[in-house]
Amino acid sequence: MSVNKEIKKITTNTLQKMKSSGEKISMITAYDFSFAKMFDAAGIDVILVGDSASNVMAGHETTLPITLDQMIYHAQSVVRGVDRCLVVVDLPFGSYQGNSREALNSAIKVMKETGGHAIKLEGGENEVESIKRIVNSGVPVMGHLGLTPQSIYKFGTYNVRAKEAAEAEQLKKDALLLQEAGCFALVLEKIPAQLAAEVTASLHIPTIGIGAGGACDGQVLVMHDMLGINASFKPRFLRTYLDLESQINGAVQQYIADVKSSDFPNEHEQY
Ligand SMILES: Nc1nc(=O)c2c([nH]1)NC[C@@H]1CN(c3ccc(C(=O)N[C@@H](CCC(=O)O)C(=O)O)cc3)CN21
Ligand SMILES: CC(C)C(=O)C(=O)O
Ligand SMILES: [Mg+2]
Repeated sequence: MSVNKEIKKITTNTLQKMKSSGEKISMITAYDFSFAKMFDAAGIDVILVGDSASNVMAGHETTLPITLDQMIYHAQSVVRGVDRCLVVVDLPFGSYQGNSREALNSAIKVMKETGGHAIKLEGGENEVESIKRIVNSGVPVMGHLGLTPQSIYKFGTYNVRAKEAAEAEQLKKDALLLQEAGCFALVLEKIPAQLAAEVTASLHIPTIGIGAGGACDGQVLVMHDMLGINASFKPRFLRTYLDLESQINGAVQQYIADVKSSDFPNEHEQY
């Protein structure tokens, strides 16, 4: 934690003001102290401790296996690296869908044990009661509509969502319900840009898109994807800003060669 009182911390109110003034919101995932510290220093607005940790940290096929305690471990590490960003923590599969009491307990556990600033959960209409209860307890909630990876086995694919009119209408309704329930922002994942634009215009809370086009009030990407650590993941919505996988491969190959050839360590690198 910083003792520098000059640092302007990002709050849910800041995000609301950014929507009003038209300043786009930048969000990225992080799962550990070191990366969170770099993203905070670079000026990112929001860090999401995503349940994508299940994929990129633990190597699972889906987000379903990660537990609440594992999410809490990642979130604790991220919060230690942050001075200024808003930290949002995903509630994992199975920690909130049972009933609103379970959802509230999970949200409170995250807030008590991590020092994070908000939670995110997936779903529309079905989650309204839980969201109201969590918001009423004083915990800010971010919603998540469209491609909701915790429901992958219900849908069977990671294809674009809400392409059909009926599904699009339901998503628009869900977005309004989540806003009414008290969400401070919504993630819109992998839906047509036109639909995301309509939803964004219909809400007074900000939308954060991933594969949802440029009209959203902000954008989010998984850190490994945008840094090029995850070269086999190439959905159309992804822009990569580094080719870290090949750079790390080169660095580690050079290290191996230096060890094998006894080039490392040299006389300046010993005592
Ligand atoms: N590394 C990573 N990045 C993510 O964006 C991410 C995760 N993990 N884990 C949780 C969810 C899952 N997400 C996903 C998963 C797949 C696609 C996707 O577009 N997949 C295919 C196309 C669809 C298909 O053919 O099934 C692709 O083109 O890669 C998008 C978002 C988003 N989240
Ligand atoms: C892709 C983002 C929105 C997410 O929920 C995650 O990383 O878990
Ligand atoms: Mg997630």
